[in-house]
Amino acid sequence: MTDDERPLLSVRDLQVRFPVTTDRGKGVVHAVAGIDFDIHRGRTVSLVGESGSGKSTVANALMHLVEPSAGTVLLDGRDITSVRGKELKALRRRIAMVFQDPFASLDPRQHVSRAVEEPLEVHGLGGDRAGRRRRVAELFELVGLSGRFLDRYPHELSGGQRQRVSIARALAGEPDLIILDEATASLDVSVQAQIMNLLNRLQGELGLTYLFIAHDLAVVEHMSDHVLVMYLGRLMEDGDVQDVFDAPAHPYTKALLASAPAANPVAERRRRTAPLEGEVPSPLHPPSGCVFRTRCPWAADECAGTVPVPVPPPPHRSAGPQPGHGGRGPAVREHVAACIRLPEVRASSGTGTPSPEAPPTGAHSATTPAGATRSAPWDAGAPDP
Ligand SMILES: Nc1ncnc2c1ncn2[C@@H]1O[C@H](COP(=O)(O)OP(=O)(O)OP(=O)(O)O)[C@@H](O)[C@H]1O
Repeated sequence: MTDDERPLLSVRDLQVRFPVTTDRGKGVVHAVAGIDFDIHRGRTVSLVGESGSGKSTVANALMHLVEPSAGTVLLDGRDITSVRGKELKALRRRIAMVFQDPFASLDPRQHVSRAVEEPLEVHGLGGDRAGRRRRVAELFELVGLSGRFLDRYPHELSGGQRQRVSIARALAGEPDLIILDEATASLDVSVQAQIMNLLNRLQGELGLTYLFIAHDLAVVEHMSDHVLVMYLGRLMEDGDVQDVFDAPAHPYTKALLASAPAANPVAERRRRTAPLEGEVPSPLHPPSGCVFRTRCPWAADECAGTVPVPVPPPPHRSAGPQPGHGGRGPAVREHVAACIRLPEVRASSGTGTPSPEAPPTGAHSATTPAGATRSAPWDAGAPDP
């Protein structure tokens, strides 16, 4: 494998278990129950799934904020599964994280410039104090904040401005990978679009690689090259974003897309699929076999006895000749779904009653040529600074 082909991040059989104590005694939550994925340089891979599916735990395991219980994580070919001490400090430079709540990384008692200067100091970057101050000002400019914000306190900035500071902080160590955990979720729609456009611009300019975690499927579709669909700690479907959104193969993905709010263009395209019903089962006692079977309209007896492995879905009747055709650059992995009833699902509609599936309604605008900046179609105009 050449350096160009080698994934920046390669995750194999990642598992995270949390011992918990409940009224009924001790138990173990398999927050991440053995997942595989790759992220290639310059690309955006998204993790989607309902609350509690394990998305943040994956991110936290990559950052070593929680320890993986099993599995292997390679960063640029190097095993980072169980790093300690100096290696962990170096890793925290190579992987940066932006959280939903920018207050988490901003000290209310310090000027916001300190939040950006701190990683420079920790990693010995930017030279002396004056050099670091110059670098902080450059980073502010890069994220669209003028120098007048340097000596403000977090509460003096809007939510969007604070998130720009968090992004500048994440960029300070010149990381290989930036994990964006619901980074736009708490922002107003117009500010959300500005931050997405900023992230896309920075990716185009700096060749950044993102792991993007989000609930909003329209945002995921707009931001991603590749999407990973998680449920109860397992990957249900994995593929190029266009393949997965236009022709979802797994019953969970189909229902998740159909459950997006009515105004969301994603739901509109899948309107003939039944939305998700029922609650996510307790992670302490997940169903045997396929963990989605208790909510799945296609579930059959054999689903209880077989843990499905990811396999390519049968061709969709309106699918193009090439899998992975929608991403920027070459396909990174084929489209796969973990379901033993994929042919039956493909042949029928969302209710489980055999009927033709609604075809996808036209192209979407999530993808652009390699390196190009994508602009959110719902961008409301002027930036917030
Ligand atoms: N420290 C912990 N101790 C025990 N259980 C935990 C811990 N952290 C997470 N969990 C459990 O692990 C499972 C996955 O949680 P996680 O936060 O990763 O899901 P998520 O998909 O990111 O959800 P959300 O979208 O709500 O953030 C949940 O059942 C959660 O309750």
